[in-house]
Amino acid sequence: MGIQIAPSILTADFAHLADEAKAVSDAEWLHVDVMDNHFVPNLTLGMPVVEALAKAAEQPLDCHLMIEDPDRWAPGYVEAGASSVTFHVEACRAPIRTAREIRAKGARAAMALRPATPIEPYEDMLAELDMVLLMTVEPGFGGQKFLDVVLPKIRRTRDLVTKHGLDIWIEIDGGVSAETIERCAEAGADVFVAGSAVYSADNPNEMVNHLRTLAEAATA
Ligand SMILES: O=C(CO)[C@H](O)[C@H](O)COP(=O)(O)O
Repeated sequence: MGIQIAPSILTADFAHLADEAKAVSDAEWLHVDVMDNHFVPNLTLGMPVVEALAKAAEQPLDCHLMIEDPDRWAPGYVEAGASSVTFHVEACRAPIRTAREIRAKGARAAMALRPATPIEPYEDMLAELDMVLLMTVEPGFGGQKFLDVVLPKIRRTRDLVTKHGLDIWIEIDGGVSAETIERCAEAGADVFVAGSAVYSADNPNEMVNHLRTLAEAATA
């Protein structure tokens, strides 16, 4: 499936989101962090912004819902134009039903795990998903330090995906940079969300390509 780089607009300029999407035109996906100030202590954006960005951006939108009650809201984000919708398993009452609803509406369904949430209890439902997102910081804010402690879980998730012969992405989110991406790729991740590393670079597109090159070399 190949390495995918997904710049997070969390650290972009919210007053110029269309331009910020263009600034990372070489990226495969655009990562959109939806926060409700309940599941995480931060508030960002919701469906109307996703709908506008889906029209303005060329990249598919990878929507990460850091919200309570994703069961209720996730399908609406597909209707708003998201190509993938990620719900947090810690907040989701019916993850299998929610994943099926996302897929039925035509988007990729993904399940996110906070750093301390184990993957093993969800082994039997991996086949219901297109992607697993493993947080490598506590969700809520950009610019945090990468948590090395999650690396063994990335390896175990890759082992489970291989064991079941599944074709699903493993996405890493939080503290991804030129210093950390190779470790994640070696452990088995193939989708990389990077916010501050990309948007604080002098040339965001160059950083996108640099990150991809590092990840590809680490898995060659
Ligand atoms: O989900 C997130 C925070 O909850 C962000 O996507 C993530 O932290 C990206 O930002 P950075 O690359 O700066 O860590």
